[in-house]
Amino acid sequence: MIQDNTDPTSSEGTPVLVAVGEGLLEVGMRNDLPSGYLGRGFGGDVANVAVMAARMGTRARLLTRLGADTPGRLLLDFWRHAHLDVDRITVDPSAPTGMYVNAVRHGGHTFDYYRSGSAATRLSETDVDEHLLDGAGALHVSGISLAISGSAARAAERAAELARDSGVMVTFCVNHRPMLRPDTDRNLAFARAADIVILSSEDALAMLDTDRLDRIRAMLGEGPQEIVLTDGPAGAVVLSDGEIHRVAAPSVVVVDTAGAGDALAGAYLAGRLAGTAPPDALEPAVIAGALSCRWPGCARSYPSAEEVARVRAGASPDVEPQPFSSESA
Ligand SMILES: O=C(O)C(=O)C[C@H](O)[C@H](O)COP(=O)(O)O
Repeated sequence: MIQDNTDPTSSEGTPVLVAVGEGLLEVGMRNDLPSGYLGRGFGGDVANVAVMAARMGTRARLLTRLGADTPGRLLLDFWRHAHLDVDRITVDPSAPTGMYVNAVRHGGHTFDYYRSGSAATRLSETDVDEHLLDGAGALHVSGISLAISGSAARAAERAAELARDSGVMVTFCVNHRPMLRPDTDRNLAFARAADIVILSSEDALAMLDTDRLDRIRAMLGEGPQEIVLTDGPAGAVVLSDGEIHRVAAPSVVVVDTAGAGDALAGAYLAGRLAGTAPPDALEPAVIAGALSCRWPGCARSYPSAEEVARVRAGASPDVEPQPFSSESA
C-alpha cells in the first residue's frame, strides 16, 4: 500500500468520503479544433467524485488498484495533487492501469475503453477492512464499481456492509455503462439499500425504465433518504423528506460535458458531509457540474470551491476557465 502524508490539514477532523472503484487515465482528443489535440486527463467515476469533493474541502479517500505503469503513476500523482488520501491504493504489478479515449467533438464526446483486466478489476474483499472507514462520513460506490468485475463488486458490497454496521452512510451513483454489461438486479439491490442515490435521466431509463421521479422513488423503495436526478444542462432535482427541489444550471460555453455528473455528485456529497441540507447542497453541486464543462476532460476541469462560490454569488461562469493541477498533467 502507498503511504502518503498529503492530507489537507485545513479540513482535518471533518468526515471523510471513502470512494471504492476504478480510476482511469484519460487520453483526450479534440476533433473540434483544426490543429487537433491530444492531451492527458484523469477520470474514473468514483475517483472524479472524490476529487470534486476534495476541491470543495472534504477529506476524500480512494480505494482502488493501479498497475505498476506510467498511467498508474500519473493518476497517483494527480490524485495526490488533488489532496486525496491515497493510503488505500495498491499498486498491483500483475495488471495494467485502465484507460479511455475521450474524443470531444463540439461539446459532445465518445469514450473508448481500454480497461478489461485492469488492476482495478482485481479489487477484492481482501482490500476491505475496518480501517477503510476510519473517520468516514460516507462510503461512495457506483454502478461502474459493481460492473468492472465480480471481485470488485464484492469488495464494494463488503465495504457497504461495514459502513452500515458502523453507521456510515452509503452513497451510490448509478452510472449505467452498457459496455460493462452491468447486472441490473445487483445495481438495484445496492441502490435500494443506499442512503443517497444519484442518477441521470439516462441511468434511470436504463435501470428502472422510467425517468419520472415519482416512479423512481417507488422503484427504489423507502431505503434511500435522498434521490438526486440529474438532467444535463437543465440542472438537477433532489427528492428528500417527500419534498422536491429543483436547481437550474447556469449556462456556460460548453467544451466537454465528460465528468460533469461526477462533479455534481462530488460537490453534492461534500455539502451533505458538511451538514448542508439537500436543497442547499444541490445548488453549488449543479454549478460545479456546469463549470466542469468549460474545459475538456474529466477531473482536471473541476472548479475550485471559490469559483463555485463566486458563480453562486452571481459572477459570470465563463471568466478565464483554467484546468487545475496542470503542473501534474
Ligand atoms: O465511463 C467510465 O467508466 C469512467 O469512469 C470514465 C469517466 O471518467 C466517467 O464516466 C465520467 O462520468 P460522467 O460524469 O458521467 O461523464
